[in-house]
Amino acid sequence: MTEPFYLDRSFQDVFNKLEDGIFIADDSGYALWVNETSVKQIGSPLEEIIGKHVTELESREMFTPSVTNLVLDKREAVSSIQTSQNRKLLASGYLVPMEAQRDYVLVHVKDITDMVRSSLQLEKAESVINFYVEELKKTKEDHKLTETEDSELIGKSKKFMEMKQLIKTTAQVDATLLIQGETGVGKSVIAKNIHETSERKDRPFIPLNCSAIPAALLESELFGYKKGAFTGANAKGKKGIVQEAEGGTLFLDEIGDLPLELQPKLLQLMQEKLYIPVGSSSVETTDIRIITATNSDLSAMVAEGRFREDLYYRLNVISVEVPSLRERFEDIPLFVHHYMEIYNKKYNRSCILSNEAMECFQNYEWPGNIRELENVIERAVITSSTDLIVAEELPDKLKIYEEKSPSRYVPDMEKQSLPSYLEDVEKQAIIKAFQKNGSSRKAADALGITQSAFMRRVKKYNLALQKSLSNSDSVH
Ligand SMILES: Nc1ncnc2c1ncn2[C@@H]1O[C@H](COP(=O)(O)OP(=O)(O)OP(=O)(O)O)[C@@H](O)[C@H]1O
Repeated sequence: MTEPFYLDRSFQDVFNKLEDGIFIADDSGYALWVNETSVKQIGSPLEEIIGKHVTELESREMFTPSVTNLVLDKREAVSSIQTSQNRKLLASGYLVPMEAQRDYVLVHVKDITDMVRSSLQLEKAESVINFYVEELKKTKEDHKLTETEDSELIGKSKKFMEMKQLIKTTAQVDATLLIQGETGVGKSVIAKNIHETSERKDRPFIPLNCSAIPAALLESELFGYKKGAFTGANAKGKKGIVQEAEGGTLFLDEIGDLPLELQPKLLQLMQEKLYIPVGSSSVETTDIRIITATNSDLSAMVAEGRFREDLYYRLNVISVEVPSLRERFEDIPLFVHHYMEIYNKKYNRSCILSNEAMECFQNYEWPGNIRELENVIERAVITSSTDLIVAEELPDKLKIYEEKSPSRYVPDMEKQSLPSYLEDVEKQAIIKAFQKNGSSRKAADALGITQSAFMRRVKKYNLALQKSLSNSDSVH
C-alpha cells in the first residue's frame, strides 16, 4: 500500500517544466509521482502509472530495466540506460532519505536517443574516414612504388657517377641545362633531382612535355592567354605554366618537338626573361630556371633547319648526357633489386632472379632503358609460377644470348650484403633441386642435407615450391 505523497505545488511546477523526466517511487517501489515529461517518456496515462509497482510497469514494457529496483537493491545511486518506446533513456536514480517519513527514490530520466544516434553516426563517419585514410595510405605507398624517391638516383657505375657529379654542381648554379639521352634513361627524374637540390627547391617544379600538346595550343599552355583571346577560350583568361613556375623551375621535355614558330618566343623568354600572353599587348617578366630534355639529336635537327641554331646554343649552356642502361650494365643488378623489392611488395610475392635470368638482363641491350627493365620485372613477378624467376620465363627478346659468352653478372656487395646474397643463392639451390627432383626427400639428398633441414629452409624463406613450371603440386 502506498502512503499519501505530498510534493509542494511549486516543486511540481518546476519539475513539470523540465525537459527531462522525474519519477518518484516509495521505498517499496510503488510509483508516487511523475512529471509530465515522464508520462510522455513512459507513453501511458498517469492513472496507469501512479500507485503501480515498478516491477509491474516494467513487465508491461513501459520501461526496462527499472532503475528504482536497482537503487532499492543496492541502497545507493545507480545510473542505467533504459529503453522505452524504442527510445534510449539515461536514468539516474537516487535514494532520498527522509527523517519523519519513509525514504523514497527519485529517478531523473534524460532522453539520449538523438545523442546515441549522432554518436553512432559519428562512429560510422569515423570508420568511413579511417577507411579512406587507409586507402589513401595504400595509394601513397603504391605511388611511391612506381615513382622513385625524388632524391634517390640509383646507380654506382663510373659513367653514372660522373654524370651525378656534374648535376650536383649544376644544381647550385642557376644555369640553363639541356639533358640528353635515350628514352627511359631517367631524364625527367634527373631534372626533378636538380630542381630539388637547387636553391629554387621551395618554389614550383613544372614539367611540360612539348610533344604531348598540339602545336596550336602549346603557346597558350606556356604563356597563358588574356580573356577573349580566341574562340573557345576560357572567358576569364588562363595562367600559363611559365607564370605557374614563377620563382621555380620549368622543365620542357621533348624540346625537339617545339614548333619552329614558337622557338623565337622561347628564346626571348630565356634571354630577356620576357613573354607576352596570347591575345595580350603587354609584356610580362618572369624569374624561372629552364631545364630542357630531348632524346632527339638536336644538332642534326639544327643542320636540317628543323631547330633554330641560336636557341640550341642558348639551351645548351650546360649539357648533361645521361648514359643508356647498356652503357652502365654494372647498374643493372641495382635496378633489378630495386624493382624486385617494389613489385614483390606490391604483389605480395618473394621472387628472386636466377643467375641465368640475371645474365639475360645483363646481356640484353635495353632500348627502352630503365622504363623497359621496370616493366619486364613487374611482368615477371606477376607471371612467375615459382619464387625463382628463371630465364625461360623471361620475354623472348631477353632470352637471345650467347650461352658461352662470359657472364657480366657480378653481385654488387654494396647494394646487397653478403648474407642476403648467400640467402639468394640458397633459395635458388632449394627451388632448383625441388624442381629437378620432384620431392623434398630427393631434393634434400641431391643437396646433401637432411629432409628436415631442407624443409626448415623452405619454411624460413616461405617458398612455394613446384615440381616444374607446369606442375602445380606445391610443398605447402
Ligand atoms: N637513376 C634512376 N634511379 C631510379 N630510377 C630511375 C632512374 N632513372 C630512371 N628511373 C626510373 O625510370 C623510369 C623512366 O625515367 P624517366 O621518365 O625520367 O625517363 P626519361 O628519360 O625522361 O624518358 P622519356 O625520354 O621517355 O621521357 C621512371 O620510372 C624512373 O623513376
